[in-house]
Amino acid sequence: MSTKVTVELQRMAHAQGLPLPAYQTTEAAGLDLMAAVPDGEPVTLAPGQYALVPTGLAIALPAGHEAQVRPRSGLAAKHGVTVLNSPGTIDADYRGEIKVILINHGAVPFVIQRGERIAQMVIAPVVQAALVPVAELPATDRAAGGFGSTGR
Ligand SMILES: O=c1ccn([C@H]2C[C@H](O)[C@@H](COP(=O)(O)OP(=O)(O)OP(=O)(O)O)O2)c(=O)[nH]1
Repeated sequence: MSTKVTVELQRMAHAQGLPLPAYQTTEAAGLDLMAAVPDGEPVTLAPGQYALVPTGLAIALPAGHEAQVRPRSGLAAKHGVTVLNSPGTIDADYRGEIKVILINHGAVPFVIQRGERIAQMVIAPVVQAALVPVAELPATDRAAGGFGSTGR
């Protein structure tokens, strides 16, 4: 069973009336995020266009956690619509509105209505690094091999 952390959530005025983000199945990893665009004023993404879409939500994550804003595969597979900066990072000390940078890679305009589920948010633990500058790094078999060095 997945572990649960408590996340305080504030719904801004323009999110009133929208359902709370919810896990769609028992073991779903992501909470669906909904577009808090004005009713009757959908946002249209022309092919190749991107926009910052409001969710009307702000959260307080427990220290040591982040929220990742990820695409919904259905929107990607059916419409070519995805999250431009995926995964977007919501820091634990961020108190502003969560926004989703959506891009339309599809061939036709994509219309975002109020309440449309546009992305999903995954809560994850964070490890911060204590950086230690050194003259040389420990040797490995791989060394600097990368970017296809093992073949296709
Ligand atoms: O898809 C995203 C990505 C970020 N944010 C918010 C939460 C995050 O904590 C803050 C800063 O994000 P990030 O660090 O990615 O942006 P930046 O361009 O480095 O801005 P900053 O200088 O404010 O950190 O913006 C979103 O609402 N949606």
